[in-house]
Amino acid sequence: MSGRGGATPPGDGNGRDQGHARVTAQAELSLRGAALSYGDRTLWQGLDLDLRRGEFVAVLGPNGSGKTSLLRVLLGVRPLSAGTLLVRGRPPRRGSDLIGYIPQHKAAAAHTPLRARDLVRLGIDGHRWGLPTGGARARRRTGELLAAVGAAGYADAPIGLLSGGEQQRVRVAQALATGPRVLLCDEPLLSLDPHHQRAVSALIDGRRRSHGTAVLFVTHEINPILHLTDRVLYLAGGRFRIGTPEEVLTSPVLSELYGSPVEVFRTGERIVVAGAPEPREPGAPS
Ligand SMILES: Nc1ncnc2c1ncn2[C@@H]1O[C@H](COP(=O)(O)OP(=O)(O)OP(=O)(O)O)[C@@H](O)[C@H]1O
Repeated sequence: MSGRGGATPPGDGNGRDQGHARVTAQAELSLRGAALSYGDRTLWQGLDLDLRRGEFVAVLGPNGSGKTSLLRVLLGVRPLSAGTLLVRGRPPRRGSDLIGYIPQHKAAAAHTPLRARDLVRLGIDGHRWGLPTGGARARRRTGELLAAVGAAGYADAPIGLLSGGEQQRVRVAQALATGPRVLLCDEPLLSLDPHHQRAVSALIDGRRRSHGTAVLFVTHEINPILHLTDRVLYLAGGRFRIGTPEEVLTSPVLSELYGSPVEVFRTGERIVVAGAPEPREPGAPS
C-alpha cells in the first residue's frame, strides 16, 4: 500500500459508506482529505473523519505517528498541509470555546503557586488576561466545575501537592470550563494507577453521556478505554485506519497498516498487540 492513508474498507469509517451528507450535517469536527507534513515528511494524508455528537474515538499509533500533531491541528494551533477542517461547520479557531483540551498528566512542581480552583478559573477567563470580568459568576462556575469532577474537597490545595489522579481531575474540570462540544484528550491517563485511570476515564465518559460531548482520546493503551470506544483511528507509518475496535484491531488490518506481520490477541476483555515494528526515524526511507 502506498503512503496514502487507508481509505479502504474494512474499517474505513470515513463516513462515505454511512451516508456522507447525513454524517457531515451532524459532525462536531469534520476533516476532509486532511494531510499534515513537516518539511518533506508526511505524518498522515487523505484523512477523512467526522466526529459526531457523543462519539468516543480513540487515536492509537506508535511514537511519532502524528497523534499529538492531529490534536494541534484540531486545536487550531497548526494548519493542515492539505485538505479541510471544520469545527461545527466553521474553520478552526485557536482558543475556541467549542473545544476542551486535557493534556497528558505531568506532575506540577510542588511549589507551583496555583491552587486547584485557580487552574479551573483559568479555563473560564484565562484568555481575558488584564480584563477580569464576572468575578462572582466565575467563582460560582469554578465551584460547580470542581464539584462535578469530585475535586471540591481540595479546591484550595496548591496543585503541586495533589496526587496525579487529583491533578488530572482538576485538568478535566478546566477543560470543561467553556462547555465544549468536543474534548481532545492527549494521553490523560498516562502515569495514573488503574484506580485513577478508571476514575478519570469515567469522568470523561460521564460528560459525553450527560452533554453529548464528543471525545477524541489519544492513547498508547486501548484497554482502559476499550469499553468506551466507538471507533478507533489508528495512525502508523504515514497511513491510517478508521473503524470500530473490532474492525481495526485485527492481525490482518494492523499487519497491512504496518507493512509487516503484527499479531492481535484478545484475552477476555483485553486486546494485546504484538510484533508492531519500532517507529522509523524521521526521514528514513519507507
Ligand atoms: N513543529 C514540528 N516540526 C517538525 N517536526 C515535528 C514538529 N512537531 C512534531 N514533529 C515531529 O512529528 C512527528 C509526530 O509527532 P507527534 O508528537 O504528533 O507524534 P505522536 O504520535 O503524538 O507521538 P508520541 O506517541 O511519541 O507522543 C514526530 O517525529 C515529531 O518529532
